Amino acid sequence: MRIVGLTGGIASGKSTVSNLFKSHGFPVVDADVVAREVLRKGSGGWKKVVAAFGDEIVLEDGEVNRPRLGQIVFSDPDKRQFLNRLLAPYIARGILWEVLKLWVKGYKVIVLDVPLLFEAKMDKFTKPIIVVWVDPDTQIQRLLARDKSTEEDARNRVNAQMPLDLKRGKADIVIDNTGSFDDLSQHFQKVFLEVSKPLTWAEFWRSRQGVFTILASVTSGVVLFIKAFNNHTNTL
Ligand SMILES: CC(C)(COP(=O)(O)OP(=O)(O)OC[C@H]1O[C@@H](n2cnc3c(N)ncnc32)[C@H](O)[C@@H]1O)[C@@H](O)C(=O)NCCC(=O)NCCS
Ligand SMILES: Nc1ncnc2c1ncn2[C@@H]1O[C@H](COP(=O)(O)OP(=O)(O)OP(=O)(O)O)[C@@H](O)[C@H]1O
Repeated sequence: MRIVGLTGGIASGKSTVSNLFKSHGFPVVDADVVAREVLRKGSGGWKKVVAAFGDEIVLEDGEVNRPRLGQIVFSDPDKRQFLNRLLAPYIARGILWEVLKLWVKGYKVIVLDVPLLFEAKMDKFTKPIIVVWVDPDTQIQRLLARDKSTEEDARNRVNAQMPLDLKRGKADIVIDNTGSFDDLSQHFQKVFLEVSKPLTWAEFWRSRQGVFTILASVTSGVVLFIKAFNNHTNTL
C-alpha cells in the first residue's frame, strides 16, 4: 500500500488537487473533514474545547462557532497551540481509522490531504510527499476571494502555518499552482503517473509504511481469527 502525503499552505489548492485524485479513482482522507467531525457537538474533542474556551465559542444549538474560534486562535499563537494540543489525538485517531477502513476495502493507494502534515509530523508516514505551492500574493488573493474574510484575518491564517517555501523544500514532488486550472490539470497528469507506480522496498521501509502495514495486517489477522473461532465454537 502507498500512502501519499498531500499538503501545502492554506488556499494553495490542496482540495483542488484532492478532487483531481478522486476523479482518477484514488480515495482521499481529508484532515479538515476529520477535524470537523471531532469538533461535532457531544464528541470528545467538543467537550475538551468547550471546557477550555467557554460559552463564547458555542452557538445556540450547541455546535462550536467555528468563525469565532478561528478568530481567537488565528490571532493568538498560544491559544492556537493549545487548541492543536487538545484536538491532535482525536484528529490522529480519526485519520488512522479512515486509512484502515480504506486499506481493508483493498485500496492500494490512499491520499492523505493534511494541511499541517509537517507541523504534526505526519510526513514520516507518507511517501511521496506532494506540496501544492503558490506565490504569497496569489495565496492571499485566493484566500480572500474564497473566504470573503478581511485581509488581516487572511494574513493571520497564512502566518499560522509553516512558511510555504519551507514546505516546498521538504517535498518529494512540488505542484506549482500559480497558473490556471488548466495548467494545474496538465501538471497533475504527470504527478498522477508518478504516484501510480508501486513503491520500491527501500521507499516503503524508509517511509515507515512498513510498520503501519504490519500493524494493520496483524490487527486484521487477529480479528479474522477471533471471528472464525467464534463461528467454529457456535457451530459446536
Ligand atoms: C479553528 C477552526 C475551528 C476554524 O474553522 P474554519 O471552519 O474557519 O476553518 P477550517 O477548519 O475549514 O480550516 C481552513 C484551513 O485553515 C488551516 N488551519 C486549520 N487549523 C489550523 C491550525 N490549527 N493551524 C494552522 N492552520 C490551520 C488549514 O489550512 C485549513 O485547511 C478549525 O480550523 C479547527 O478546528 N482547527 C484546529 C484543528 C486542526 O488543526 N485542523 C487542521 C487539520 S490538520
Ligand atoms: N489554478 C487555480 N486558478 C484559480 N483559482 C484556483 C486555482 N487552484 C485553486 N483555486 C481556487 O483557490 C481557492 C483555494 O483552493 P483550495 O480550496 O483547493 O485550497 P486548499 O489548499 O484546499 O485550502 P484550505 O487549506 O483552506 O483547505 C479555491 O477557491 C479554488 O477554487
